[in-house]
Amino acid sequence: MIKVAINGFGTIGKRVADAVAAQPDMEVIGVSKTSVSAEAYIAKERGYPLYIADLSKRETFEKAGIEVAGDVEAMLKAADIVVDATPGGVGEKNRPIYERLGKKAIFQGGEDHEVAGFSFNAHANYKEAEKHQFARVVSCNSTGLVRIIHALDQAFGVARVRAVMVRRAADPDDVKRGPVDAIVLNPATIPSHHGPDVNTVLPHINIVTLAMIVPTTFMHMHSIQMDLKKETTREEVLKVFENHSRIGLVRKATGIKSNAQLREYTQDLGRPRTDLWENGVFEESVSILDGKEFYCFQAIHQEADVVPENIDCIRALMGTVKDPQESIRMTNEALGLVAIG
Ligand SMILES: NC(=O)C1=CN([C@@H]2O[C@H](COP(=O)(O)OP(=O)(O)OC[C@H]3O[C@@H](n4cnc5c(N)ncnc54)[C@H](O)[C@@H]3O)[C@@H](O)[C@H]2O)C=CC1
Ligand SMILES: O=C(OP(=O)(O)O)[C@H](O)COP(=O)(O)O
Repeated sequence: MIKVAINGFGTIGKRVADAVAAQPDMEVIGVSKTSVSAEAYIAKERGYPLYIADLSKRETFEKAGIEVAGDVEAMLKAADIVVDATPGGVGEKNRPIYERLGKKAIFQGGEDHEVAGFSFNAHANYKEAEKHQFARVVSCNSTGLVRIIHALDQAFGVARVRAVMVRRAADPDDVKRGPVDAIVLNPATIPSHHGPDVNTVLPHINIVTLAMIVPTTFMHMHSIQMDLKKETTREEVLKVFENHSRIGLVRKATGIKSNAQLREYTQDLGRPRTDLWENGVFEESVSILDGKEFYCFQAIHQEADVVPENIDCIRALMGTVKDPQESIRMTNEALGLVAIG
């Protein structure tokens, strides 16, 4: 069993912990929090040993009825690998500790590529991970872009990509963030960070991205255009998506044309936390013009799509499963991830 520590038990960390616990070849040896919060009670409820960054806060946790297993360093020493899901920028500060203890570590998309020196996506570059101590799972939007670009690049070749990201403003529990009544260019300059981020995994792709933030909390929406190298048809492209285990199709017959209806759907499917782990490509939007011009809309659930990628990244860095397809199959099966559509 691979012993996994989750440093930072927030939006991403709590999902990764549950996903690790569901795998047949991994166990959660501990999760960390900095302060008492609802998530600390969830860690207790799940039975995950809870470690804290600052042991002087032990009494505060224990007064709240939450047992503390030790400090973060003790957790790291007990682990084979750590998933760092602390807020963006904190992972960089944690890296020297992982280096000192000789631990493998996975960082998230809020960190720069340079923090790990290797950026990861299971379908695109799984086999390259084994020689690395550190990896970074690219951000939620970049993960969604890499999946769809890589799939079409493998099938038809991709000459160039132009994509616009309509980003959710905040996660559902993030009550302090906005905007409440604005569309914010994020950034006003072009490109947004997503194109260069895609290039950390797929360096040969010609891509330019633009992004803006709208006042919603659930899912980003992408408008994507790609020029393909080979002529194809809409039916062929749909087949590629149907055969990809992490690209789902929002079928026309469902009548779903928004993030809100898609959320209701994942909720009704009984997905944990309503998570859409796969890309949600809108079937009706998939179009091929003049044989080589591809268009689509896709929804990306920001809290969820990076979770299975973190699980595959654990196996890829540990070198325990050499075949990416086998790891992806194991991860999907343990999560109950059967792509919609
Ligand atoms: N929320 C999202 O939509 C997505 C976030 N990411 C990335 O994942 C990372 C984590 O983001 P979230 O889960 O949203 O953050 P979050 O704020 O929900 O959770 C971070 C957790 O880390 C804990 N923490 C803070 N400082 C710490 C420290 N020094 N040591 C240990 N724990 C500490 C906090 O108590 C909290 O539980 C970031 O790099 C972010 O950019 C990536 C994809 C999507
Ligand atoms: O990784 C994300 O977005 P990104 O792919 O646009 O960088 C997550 O939605 C976190 O974004 P945030 O920086 O708005 O919290």
